Amino acid sequence: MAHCTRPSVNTHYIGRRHYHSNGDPPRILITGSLGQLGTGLARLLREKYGIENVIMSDIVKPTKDIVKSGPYVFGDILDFKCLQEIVVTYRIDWLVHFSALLSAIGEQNVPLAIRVNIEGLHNVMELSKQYNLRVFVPSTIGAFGPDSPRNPTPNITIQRPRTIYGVSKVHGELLGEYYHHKFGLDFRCLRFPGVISSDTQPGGGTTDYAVQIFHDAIEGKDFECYLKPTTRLPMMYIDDCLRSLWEMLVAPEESLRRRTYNVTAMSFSPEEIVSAVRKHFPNLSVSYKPDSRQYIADTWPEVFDDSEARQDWGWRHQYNLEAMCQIMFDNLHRQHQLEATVAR
Ligand SMILES: NC(=O)C1=CN([C@@H]2O[C@H](COP(=O)(O)OP(=O)(O)OC[C@H]3O[C@@H](n4cnc5c(N)ncnc54)[C@H](O)[C@@H]3O)[C@@H](O)[C@H]2O)C=CC1
Ligand SMILES: CC(=O)[C@H](N)C(=O)O
Repeated sequence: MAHCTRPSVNTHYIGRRHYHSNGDPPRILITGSLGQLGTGLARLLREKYGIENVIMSDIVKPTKDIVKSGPYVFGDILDFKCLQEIVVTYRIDWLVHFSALLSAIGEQNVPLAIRVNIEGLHNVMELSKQYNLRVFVPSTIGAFGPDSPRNPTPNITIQRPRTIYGVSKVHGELLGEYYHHKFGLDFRCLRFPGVISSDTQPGGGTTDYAVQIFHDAIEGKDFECYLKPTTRLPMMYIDDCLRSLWEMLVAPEESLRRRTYNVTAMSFSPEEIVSAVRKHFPNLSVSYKPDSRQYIADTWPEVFDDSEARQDWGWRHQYNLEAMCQIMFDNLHRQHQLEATVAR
């Protein structure tokens, strides 16, 4: 695997300070865990803290493999009592709150996005305060808007997003910081760029095209892109995203000058990822048909400035565009071979 920078320095000082004083690891609940980020995070945290200490939850019926992999419970973010019961029954210490409607799908059902992204977050904040949980809530490049500087977009700047997704995420950042200052809640938040992964399909965002291109290339399909060829957005490979999340979760209090940090790995446009993919699949056929997602992308950052995360808690990405293409095709080839073997 090609690395474009040295690995994070953070692991040197993480230690076991975040374990209980009797040596027990933290017990962690993940909401919305059957989406694009949740299964990978559960895998990573279970490797670190043990299978039984990481509880996956969602409102979706799980596959057999998920059930076999460790604890999974029904958890509706809109039902406070249901969440309370999980936290008490499983003696939860940390909560990673993934449940959300993403940018494109949120615009299609604004009332539901308000319920899930805003009311759901209120439940999570109150619950975390009541049970003294450390809580991680992801934000996004979508928390910025057309009035923000787009290249680069610093950690602190104007935030006037034009999607309900972005509005709900700014609300989450501010509410979390308010609970931190007012009640001492251990709130931690990273603003992620578009995340690219091979094991789960993305959930209805503006950056999904950058995942779709890999599937179309490997399946020999034509790739139709809903953004213009030159639309540049910040992006990150999932391993970097999940590692940044874990590093933020365990960062010592004294290293955090802020509760909300930008993190990123690269920025590219559709025409640039097409060139990178064509190094593996030279015959990939591509057409461009911009739709409503173009309006969203036009208001988002082009290049994300994550220098504060790099400075304060040692954030370093490992995957650039080339390294990400390589690992995506390696993973997808492996999955296709496995599926072919099972089908035989
Ligand atoms: N995937 C990405 O590129 C990025 C994701 N993020 C954030 O990371 C988090 C996770 O993202 P993804 O996994 O990509 O999202 P996703 O859309 O793939 O998954 C969201 C999950 O939330 C669940 N959900 C919906 N309504 C629910 C309810 N009432 N109760 C409980 N769960 C419910 C869904 O069933 C789904 O499994 C989100 O908060 C998202 O905003 C931030 C930036 C980039
Ligand atoms: C960048 C995000 O938050 C997400 N992938 C989306 O496009 O909505």
